[in-house]
Amino acid sequence: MIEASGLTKRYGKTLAVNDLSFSVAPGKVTGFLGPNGAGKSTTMRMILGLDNPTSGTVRIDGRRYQELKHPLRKIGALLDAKWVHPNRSARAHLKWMAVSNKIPVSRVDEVLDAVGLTSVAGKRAGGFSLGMSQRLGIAGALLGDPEVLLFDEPVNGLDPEGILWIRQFMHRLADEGRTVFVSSHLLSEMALTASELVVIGKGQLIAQSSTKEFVARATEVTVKVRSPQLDQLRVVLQHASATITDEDGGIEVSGMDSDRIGELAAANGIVLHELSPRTGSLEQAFMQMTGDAVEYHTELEAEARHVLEPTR
Ligand SMILES: Nc1ncnc2c1ncn2[C@@H]1O[C@H](COP(=O)(O)OP(=O)(O)OP(=O)(O)O)[C@@H](O)[C@H]1O
Repeated sequence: MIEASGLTKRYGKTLAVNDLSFSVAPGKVTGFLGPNGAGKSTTMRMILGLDNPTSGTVRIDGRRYQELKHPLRKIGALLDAKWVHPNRSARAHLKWMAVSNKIPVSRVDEVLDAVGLTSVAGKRAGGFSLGMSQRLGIAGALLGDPEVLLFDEPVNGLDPEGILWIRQFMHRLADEGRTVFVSSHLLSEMALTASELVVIGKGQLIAQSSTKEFVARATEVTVKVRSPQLDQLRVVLQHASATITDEDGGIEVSGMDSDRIGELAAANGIVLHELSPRTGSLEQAFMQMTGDAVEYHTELEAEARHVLEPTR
């Protein structure tokens, strides 16, 4: 469990993190989202004791990082995958980490196996691809068999296979009962990886909720309907105050859920060929919720926001 309370970090005039309170529970993957410069890395550094808060606290299972007796056995982190001596082999790098943190060296081969690097364990880490470096970074995070894991942008620059591997690996770690806190800019990937979210903007908390709730709250659910009696259905739905938009091969209905549409169709003897609720995407929800917290909008973002918020 990670618990931040009133966490604040000021760098000169910049308030990087501003009175931030949230908690990250075990047994789940929690995504940490925010626009560029929102304060995610600063928050992660404070969790790991690499930066001191200006005020407020962040605790790992009730203790500040500095109070942990064996920090690597409590919390593991992947912050920068390329943080490895390039001429050291993967195994030598992990052995050095294990020895300097009083972790049994026997653990090295276990974590190499867990991340699928056994066959290249003797090779120079400097020659590793980004995907292999990420795996080595994750192996390092797992070395102390910690209950809490932090990953900052673990899928950046990875190919689809690498991304899938990381997603499945995070789910496995959470299923083992660990606390998994992960930041990423790839929102479609986060929608698949994280069941919970902490969303920040300009250093402040915007939302903490399940991913499902976050998307449902910020976006409208519409229903795609196809019917051979579309004209008749249109009249029935409009009479019941639904909003209808024509689209290829059918209509999109808003302001009414799919159950009600199905009931009205049945009551009026109208055949339906399709009745599909459509929830918004995490991208849409994120832009809706963090719009005001983005300092510099690009033209593309402005255009997308215009499409998403046609009434404004
Ligand atoms: N060491 C530092 N000195 C001064 N300002 C800093 C320092 N570290 C971060 N900042 C500032 O604090 C704010 C938050 O930065 P941070 O890197 O934590 O954001 P982030 O959410 O991780 O961003 P990104 O997604 O772009 O990595 C930014 O305005 C940044 O310029």
